[in-house]
Amino acid sequence: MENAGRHMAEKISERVSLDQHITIVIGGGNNGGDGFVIARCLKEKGYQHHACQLVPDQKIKGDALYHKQVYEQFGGMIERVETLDQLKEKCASSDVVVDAVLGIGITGTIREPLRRMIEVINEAEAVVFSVDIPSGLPANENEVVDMSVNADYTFVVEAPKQSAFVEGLAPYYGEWEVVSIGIPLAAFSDQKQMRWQHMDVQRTFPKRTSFSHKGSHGKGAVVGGQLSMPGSVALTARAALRSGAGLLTVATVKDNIPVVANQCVEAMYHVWRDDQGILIDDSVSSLNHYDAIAIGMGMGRADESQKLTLRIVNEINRPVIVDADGLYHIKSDLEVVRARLAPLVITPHLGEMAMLTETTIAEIKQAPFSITKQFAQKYQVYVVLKGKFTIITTPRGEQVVTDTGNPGLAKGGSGDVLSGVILAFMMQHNERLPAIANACYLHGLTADMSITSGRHTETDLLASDVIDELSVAFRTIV
Ligand SMILES: NC(=O)C1=CN([C@@H]2O[C@H](COP(=O)(O)OP(=O)(O)OC[C@H]3O[C@@H](n4cnc5c(N)ncnc54)[C@H](O)[C@@H]3O)[C@@H](O)[C@H]2O)[C@@H](O)CC1
Ligand SMILES: Nc1ncnc2c1ncn2[C@@H]1O[C@H](COP(=O)(O)OP(=O)(O)O)[C@@H](O)[C@H]1O
Ligand SMILES: [K+]
Repeated sequence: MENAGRHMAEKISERVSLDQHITIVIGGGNNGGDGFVIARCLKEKGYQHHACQLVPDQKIKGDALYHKQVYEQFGGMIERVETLDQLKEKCASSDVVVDAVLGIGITGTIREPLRRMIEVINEAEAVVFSVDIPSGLPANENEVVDMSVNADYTFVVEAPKQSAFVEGLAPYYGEWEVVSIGIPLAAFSDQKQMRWQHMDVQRTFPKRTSFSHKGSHGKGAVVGGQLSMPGSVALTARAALRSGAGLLTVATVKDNIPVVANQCVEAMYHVWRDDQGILIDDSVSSLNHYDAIAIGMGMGRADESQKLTLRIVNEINRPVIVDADGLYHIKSDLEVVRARLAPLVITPHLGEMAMLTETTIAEIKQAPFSITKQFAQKYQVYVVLKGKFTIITTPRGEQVVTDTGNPGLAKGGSGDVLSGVILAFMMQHNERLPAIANACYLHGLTADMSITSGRHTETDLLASDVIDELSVAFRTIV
């Protein structure tokens, strides 16, 4: 508690000047305990502040009571705030409110008077910093917001909670950052999530050796692109090449090859047999010569292509990435997926995940972690649930989140590019989770850097721009 509070006070002092007035609102549990430590540390730094206790004295116990007493011994004055008017007055005279009312220990609906006190905090004009979690917000997915502080900033203790990555709950955090107090992540319950960060990419990204040759970096294949959709395989192939694939073959229908080759001169081509522009079940075993295969992009949903997809999943003992229309095909026989022994990565967006799990998009948005975990474990696949927050789940149920990317990516083609990066990394990394997480992180980072650099806006950024800009993101890690 001392570490948590001290670090948070440090963070607050980086953002608040000494002439600004701070009110710390304190509740009855350990979250309130953090509040007493923060009050003491801010006093030590010379801030004008009020420490307002919103609950009766008998509610303050244990570590929180200890830190209350330390604050008082240090000359701190605690004001007992009982009425809404008292709280309104405090908030109105403050530039900053530090919200240490409720943390992750809440149960049931928020009781009075805290319920209305939270409303008062939300109505205040002061900037609100929440301690660990906005008071009242559930820590976990699959819960609804009863009453919550709407924070401007949140200092999350040690690791983010699931709610920081759930569409309906995340906005309450405002901007957030993790305050480390030196507890290993493993000590936390699964309410907390591992966010894949830049340092994780740097730690796991493979280095090329000077004696490496094209064979060392993987021989990949992209299978897809019916006659009416040549673009998607071109995007996947170009993204894979830009992401370091040693050799890359595009397997698509004959009439698409000049179009794709025009955009992707470094690739090789496999003329896939077609029936009126639709890929049909043929020469599947030739795919066993590749180190990894991506399938489904621009493939269309014809029965013949479905047969082909299921055969690849069934017969090819190399890592396979299934995206886009391929996901519709595997849904027709998920037992083939379950029976497969070699690694399979699926990359659904919310709609595709809803289709695969026979749920709705709304249900997935509410419980993205548990729904993907269930699916990944049941069918023994890697699931990349794409979106603003991308959740990557292994067949064993481990989960990491990447939160790079912006609405500039919310366009057709972005997913094809991501599949290409995943394909290339699967062939170059020794371990699969870092390969996939690095791909998702860098794909999003590329889009972010394209915007922040001013080269593109969220409006004009194209999937092909992301391919061209991958090098900017890669340069930050090599
Ligand atoms: N290892 C950790 O996870 C650490 C946690 N710390 C802090 O401890 C917090 C968790 O502390 P606690 O478990 O004591 O829980 P909280 O401080 O979140 O809440 C417990 C208090 O809230 C009241 N309460 C619960 N449900 C309520 C409801 N529905 N309506 C009104 N009041 C309600 C309880 O009566 C109790 O007084 C974290 O959020 C964090 O701020 C830090 O001190 C550092 C270490
Ligand atoms: N608002 C957003 N913020 C961050 N990333 C986003 C956003 N919208 C889309 N993306 C990313 O863009 C990609 C879109 O994939 P997908 O929906 O499959 O596109 P496509 O239709 O091109 O295949 C995913 O990697 C997703 O995470
Ligand atoms: K709080």
